[in-house]
Amino acid sequence: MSIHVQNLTKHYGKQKTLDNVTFQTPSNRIIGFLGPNGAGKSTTMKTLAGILPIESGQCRIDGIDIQQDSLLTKQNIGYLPENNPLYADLYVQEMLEYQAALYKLKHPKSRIQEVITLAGLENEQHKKIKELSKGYKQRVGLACAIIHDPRVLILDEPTTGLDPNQILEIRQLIRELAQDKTVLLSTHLMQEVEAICDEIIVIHQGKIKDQFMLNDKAQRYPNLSMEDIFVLLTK
Ligand SMILES: Nc1ncnc2c1ncn2[C@@H]1O[C@H](COP(=O)(O)OP(=O)(O)OP(=O)(O)O)[C@@H](O)[C@H]1O
Repeated sequence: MSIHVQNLTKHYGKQKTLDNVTFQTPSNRIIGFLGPNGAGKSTTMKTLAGILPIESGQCRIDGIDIQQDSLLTKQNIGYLPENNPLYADLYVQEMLEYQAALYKLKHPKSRIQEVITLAGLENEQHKKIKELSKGYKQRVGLACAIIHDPRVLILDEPTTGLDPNQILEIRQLIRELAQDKTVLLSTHLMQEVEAICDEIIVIHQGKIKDQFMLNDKAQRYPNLSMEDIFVLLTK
């Protein structure tokens, strides 16, 4: 499903956090959403996920305005928030049952088993969330985000705080989950972008600085690494 964001503007008090943010991207791409701390990535993602109300501007998922049909668009969006808030005292199964109930799934049991397999949680499914390693907590967060089989995934820093092995595992999982989805993923890891993204969007001080396909990087920014490009666009 495509994502269209048009002239999204948002203030927190007097601070203009998003300043006419505009971008669009077609279906089935992994888009790396990059920017320094405080650039406005999470604010944009929360707005797209329908968690923050739109102050001005428009967001469309597959052509549908998220304000006009918020229930329908929420059915199509899976969201993994930054810091992955989970209920630590719940068992993995219970957390997924809760999530399935929120989405009023018709066949929760079979879907829960499906996402446990998809997220590689088979061996950990009988543990409490607080007993899991950070990497497995992240898998639970991803399983929650995909429980309703959304076509768009919004992942806010999904690999932050993980060790290098877990980062590789979660990246691989995102790649697998992304096969029939559009994924908007924020990260501060430039290798991550090169490893899994098709397209890059850079935001700085609430403004979109550039959007390009990773394949076009060498032509657009000759001899520059992703890090160089990041610094160039955000200093
Ligand atoms: N609830 C809030 N109230 C006031 N200001 C906020 C709130 N949420 C975010 N901000 C401010 O809005 C700006 C953008 O924040 P946002 O979290 O969107 O940035 P980000 O690009 O996701 O940063 P990070 O990489 O650190 O997660 C920051 O200056 C932040 O302090």
